Amino acid sequence: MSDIIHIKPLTKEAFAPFGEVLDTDGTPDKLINQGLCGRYHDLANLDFSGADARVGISLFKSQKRTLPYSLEMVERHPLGSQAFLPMSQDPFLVIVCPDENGKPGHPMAFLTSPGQGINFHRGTWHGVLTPLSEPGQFAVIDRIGDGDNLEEVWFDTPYVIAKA
Ligand SMILES: NC(=O)N[C@@H](O)C(=O)O
Ligand code: NI
Repeated sequence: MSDIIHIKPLTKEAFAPFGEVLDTDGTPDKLINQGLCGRYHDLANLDFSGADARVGISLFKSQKRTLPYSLEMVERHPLGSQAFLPMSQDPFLVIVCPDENGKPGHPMAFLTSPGQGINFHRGTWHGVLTPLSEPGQFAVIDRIGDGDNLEEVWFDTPYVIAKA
């Protein structure tokens, strides 16, 4: 039986080694549209490589998961970053692992605050999109292009992801 991973609140600091947290906390970088709109500018490090690679926006509509959640697999995208931007105010689960010599280390689980999005850096080990509410609709910004941009590791024994 693998460890139980307790979910922590997502913070920019804790997530920094893995990617960026996107939110509209605090003062916007710029007021636009006659002062009626705050622009929170250039929040994520979008990074894509490989011939003919380009950035794309896709929509994901995912079934929700329930807690405790059985984490059977993590993946990474060696050729590009991947951003999950929720199209609702529902918090969702974000799971990452440090890299240990090309393999995923011990998983960490975070719960987003309402409206927060995330961007995984290229090569970050992560759990797949994991909504906890439906309709589980997200805008996903990631790499479109040829080449193998998906590496999966299936755990011999799933980890249990649970509320703290
Ligand atoms: N496969 C796919 O497009 N999505 C995954 O990369 C994911 O992280 O959900
Ligand atoms: Ni992914």
